[in-house]
Amino acid sequence: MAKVMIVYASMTGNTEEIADILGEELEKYDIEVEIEECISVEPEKLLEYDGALIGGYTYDDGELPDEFVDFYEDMSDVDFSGKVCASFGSGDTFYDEFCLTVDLVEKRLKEQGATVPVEGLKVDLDPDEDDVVRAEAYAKTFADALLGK
Ligand SMILES: Cc1cc2nc3c(=O)[nH]c(=O)nc-3n(C[C@H](O)[C@H](O)[C@H](O)COP(=O)(O)O)c2cc1C
Repeated sequence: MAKVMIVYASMTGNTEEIADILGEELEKYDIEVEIEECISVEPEKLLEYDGALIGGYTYDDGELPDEFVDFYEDMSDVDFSGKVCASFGSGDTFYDEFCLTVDLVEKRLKEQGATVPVEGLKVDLDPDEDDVVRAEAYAKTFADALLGK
């Protein structure tokens, strides 16, 4: 059974909600899912999985969440070659740098050799019905790549 780790940073619960939706979707494809907060896990741990989804909200006009900085920086020490990975997160379209964390994580995953089959999923605040539909499509593309379909 393929195994995926979902790692997230969430202050008010929106990114956590997206993580949970994505986890439930991946389980529909018989993928084993583990969900962890970024403060509880090191990026190197992801090498024990076939793939990973990494998510975070954006703070302070385009900054990474404080609690996510160590995880993000330590990603630079890990070779993600052969791993299928993608990014996701919540932001607020009110800000110029909407969901910048999602872009930064996606860029770093690619720099570290990950296969990134789907563009980062950006959600405005908490996920609404349309976002759930987009999350389902994102999870399907990710699962197809992971399972080699
Ligand atoms: C002080 C502050 C600064 C923020 N800056 C940004 C930003 O630059 N870009 C963005 O997309 N969202 C920004 N946000 C919005 C949050 O990312 C948004 O509320 C998000 O849904 C929080 O996710 P969470 O519930 O997972 O913590 C900011 C929020 C606060 C309170």
